[in-house]
Order: sequence, then structure tokens, then C-alpha cells
Amino acid sequence: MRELKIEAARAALDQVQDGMRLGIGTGSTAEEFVRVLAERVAGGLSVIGVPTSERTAALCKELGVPLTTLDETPELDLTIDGADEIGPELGLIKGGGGALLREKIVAAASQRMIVIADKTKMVESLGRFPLPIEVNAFGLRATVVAIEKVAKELGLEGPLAVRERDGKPFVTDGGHLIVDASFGRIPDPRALAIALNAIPGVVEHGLFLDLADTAFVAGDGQVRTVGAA
Ligand SMILES: O=C[C@H](O)[C@H](O)[C@H](O)COP(=O)(O)O
Repeated sequence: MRELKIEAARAALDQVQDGMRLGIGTGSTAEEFVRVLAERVAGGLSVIGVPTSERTAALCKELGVPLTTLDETPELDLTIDGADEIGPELGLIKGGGGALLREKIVAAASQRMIVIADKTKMVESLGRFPLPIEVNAFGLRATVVAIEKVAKELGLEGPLAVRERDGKPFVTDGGHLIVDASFGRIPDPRALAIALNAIPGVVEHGLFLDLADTAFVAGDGQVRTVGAA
């Protein structure tokens, strides 16, 4: 499996040009990208990156990938990130690693977003992977009830779980909580995205729609390009 992630990461690296301002994703696949990028940087490639999490920032620093912030560099050329699911029209579910808010801000600030993944991430419709929803800790219960309500109006039901790590609530880099929503198949991700965005306690959700331009999907001895080449 790691080999496939490396293959996808290498395909994305081919799209990186000297001088680019990069968004750098989070997760095990994005970390393979950081590793191959670092090799190229050591060989003389000049890029600057905005990391989408503290975890990615730490790896970039360790491997010598130069970093900046969105405040210093508010417009990026290219973001490269993994995904938990890749569905129709390159709609994504992200946030399995809890980085969805920064990932979405960085992707939205980028001219182009490339997703890298192994073929197990491709789905016919989104929702097999529980949808991560980042919420403010204040009013958690009320926010969960509001999520249940809007989901039900869209015909979606399923357990909502506050994510935990080591027996304690998982806290994101932004200081929020994550609610994982096991709705199953989401027939209308767009409607769900709009409904979730209208709930005040929801900070952001893991539906990435109209953000990814291209996916490099590794499997069966090849790396397939999905979307714009
Ligand atoms: O918050 C985490 C991110 O959205 C990741 O891109 C996503 O969870 C995929 O991670 P991995 O490459 O480890 O499957």
C-alpha cells in the first residue's frame, strides 16, 4: 500500500515547477509527497510550501522543505493532498486525519488542487467513509442535534460520534472538535454541504466539492489521471 502512495506522490511531483508556491496536505499519502518533494528540494528545486497541519509542518521542517504561511503568501499555485474518498466529479471526503479546515482553506487559496491516492479511495458515491465535521466545542450537543436534523431532512441517518484519541476528545489544530457522521451513501453532497454550512456551530465539514482539479490514483501497476491532465 505504501508503494502505491509513493507512486501517486511521484506523479504529483512531476507537476511541481521551480518557483511554485505549494499547499502541502496532511495524512499518510501527503507525507509520501513531502518525502519525494524533499529529495527534489535537496537536489536544487526551489519551492515554498504552506503546510495544512502541525504534523505536516513538522515533517517538512525535519526534511528541509521551506515553509511559509498563508498570511505571508496568500495565493498558492498548487495544493497536493490526499483524500479519504474520491467520488464523482472529483468530490472528496477529507478529514480522516482531522486537518480538514486548514486543508480546505489552503486548497481554496490555490489555483489548482491535485489529489493523490491509492485506488481503494475511489468510490461511486461519497459516504462509505464517515464524514468528518469540525465543530466548535461550545454548544456541542446543540450542534449535533442540528446536524442530525438537517441530515434527516435530506434522508440521511446514522450515528454521529465525537472523535476521540487516547480516551479524550480529539482536538484539531484549530482547537475544535470533530464529529464523524456515519450517514452511509450521500446522494446529494452539494445539498448536505450547504445545509451543514448553515449550522452556526459547524466550523467546516469534510466535503470538498469543486476544489480538486486532478487526481492521481495508483493501482494495478499504473497511476491513473482522473480529471484535468
Ligand atoms: O485530515 C486528513 C486528510 O484529509 C487526509 O488527506 C485524509 O485523511 C487522507 O489521509 P491518508 O492519505 O492517510 O489516507
